[in-house]
Amino acid sequence: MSLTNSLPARTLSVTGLALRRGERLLFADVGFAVAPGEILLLRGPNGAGKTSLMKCLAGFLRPDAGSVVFSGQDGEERWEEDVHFLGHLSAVKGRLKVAENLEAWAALNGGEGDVMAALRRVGLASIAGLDAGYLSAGQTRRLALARLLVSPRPIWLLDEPTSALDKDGDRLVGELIDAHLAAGGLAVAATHLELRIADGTRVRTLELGA
Ligand SMILES: Nc1ncnc2c1ncn2[C@@H]1O[C@H](COP(=O)(O)OP(=O)(O)OP(=O)(O)O)[C@@H](O)[C@H]1O
Repeated sequence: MSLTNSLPARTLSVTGLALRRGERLLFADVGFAVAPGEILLLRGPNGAGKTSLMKCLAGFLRPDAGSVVFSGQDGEERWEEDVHFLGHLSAVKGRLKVAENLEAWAALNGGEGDVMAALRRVGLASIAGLDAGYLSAGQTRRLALARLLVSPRPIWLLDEPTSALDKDGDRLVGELIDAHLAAGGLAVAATHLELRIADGTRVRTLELGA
């Protein structure tokens, strides 16, 4: 089941990207393009700069050189409203119930999706009324994934999306990405593991060095 509707077409173009952190030049002259329906897999050893590059794409870090352009918006549309960034930290509010977390997220992000349907999709419906602070690491990750469903956006930036997940969770991430790409979205995923996405998916790979 896909909860996403047809998404507006966006293209991500990155040229000449360079980032220094402290004394170290993490990467330079990074360039790629990702079209609707495509996923870019970002690979590289620990410390290579994958998270830093994802943060540049999300606009949280300013690169030392180069540009990140999301094209395809109409006029006044703000690109931030097109992007979901799923980072290492799941930003779950422990004192809110599981469903309340998602409702709050949807309200903040203009989501029109069905909170309970999203919780069912990620396997958390039976604990919708539990304080989110009691969730396990994998359940917390599933709650973070549910956000992708309650406010559909064409660009997904996923940093280690399968971290802490069990085998079913791995499969879930693959299925969510498949549905997102099939709806015309694009994705960039930093991952050490093979994502369980459908055969025939248009995949690009970028390897960052240590
Ligand atoms: N604010 C900072 N100041 C200095 N160095 C930093 C800063 N933030 C990150 N770094 C360094 O930048 C490098 C790249 O970190 P980053 O988190 O992007 O790597 P990564 O490829 O995502 O690694 P991992 O696979 O372990 O998640 C690391 O060596 C890290 O110590």
